[in-house]
Amino acid sequence: MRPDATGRPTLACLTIGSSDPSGGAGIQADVKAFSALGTYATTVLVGLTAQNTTGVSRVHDVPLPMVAAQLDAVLTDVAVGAVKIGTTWSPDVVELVADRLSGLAVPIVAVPIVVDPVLVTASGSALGGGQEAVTAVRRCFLPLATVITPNLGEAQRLAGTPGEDDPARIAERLVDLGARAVLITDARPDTGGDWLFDGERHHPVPGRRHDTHCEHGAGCTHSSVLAVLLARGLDLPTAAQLAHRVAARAVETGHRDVGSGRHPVDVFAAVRDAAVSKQLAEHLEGVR
Ligand SMILES: Nc1ncnc2c1ncn2[C@@H]1O[C@H](COP(=O)(O)OP(=O)(O)O)[C@@H](O)[C@H]1O
Ligand SMILES: Cc1ncc(COP(=O)(O)O)c(N)n1
Repeated sequence: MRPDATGRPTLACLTIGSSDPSGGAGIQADVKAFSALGTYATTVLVGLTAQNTTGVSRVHDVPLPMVAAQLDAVLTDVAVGAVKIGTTWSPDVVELVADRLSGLAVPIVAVPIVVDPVLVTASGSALGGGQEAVTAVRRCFLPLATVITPNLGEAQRLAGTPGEDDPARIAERLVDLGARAVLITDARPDTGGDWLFDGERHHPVPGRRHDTHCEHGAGCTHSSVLAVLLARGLDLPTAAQLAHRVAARAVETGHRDVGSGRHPVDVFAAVRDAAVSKQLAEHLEGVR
């Protein structure tokens, strides 16, 4: 393998999800996040959306055989070091993806799989399909994922605990339902920050909310960064802290002049930030 600028072999990551033509979220956000962290991005598209910073107007499924062919094309040729799964609103796609990933030649425990179960976008549009999709995600993705990264509302819906606001209790319920680890993003809307339950211990991830209205793509960016950091060999609590740091900075430095709704995050500005890049370098020095 050809080494990258740091002397490490190329790390290829795979994102499985849907397109956002306005460029802030979905597959487009994932490719930017992978690239910003110096990894090689591969993509399997399962759906198209028509959306912008103000909302989603239409969605369209990629035909199932075409999803299968994309998965086969990537997985039979490129040794991926991490997989991030984003928006998959069709139960058939959820089943197909879980089936293909379970059959990876490399034992699945060796390849971190981060599932970001997108049910509602930052602009407030429903994107996750109906109850059937939620059931399929529970059954197929919870046991497959190294970690799932729902936001508070998504976690409540997946856990079936609509009135519960305590992230610790929701995360425990999701582990009872089969998840290995749960990282609830924006878990405390009043203060900001995330909440990690690794299946045994709770790890609050402290944070501060930025009022820039640049949250379009924050979740996609966060889960993609997390996948890369896990692939690089960081432990889950450390990766969760760093992924939040990058996502929060990407919100703070977001593209305020792009779009008229929830503006897009800027992951490149986030990793250029001196404090963030120093922290990333400290943790990534000497790892694979
Ligand atoms: N306004 C904000 N200020 C700082 N960090 C934020 C803000 N909004 C989201 N984040 C962070 O971005 C990441 C993604 O969170 P979230 O927005 O909940 O994802 P989603 O897009 O799935 O709802 C988390 O680490 C969260 O703490
Ligand atoms: C195709 C697609 N996938 C995911 C999201 C969620 O975006 P966010 O990161 O803002 O939650 C989105 N808006 N569009």
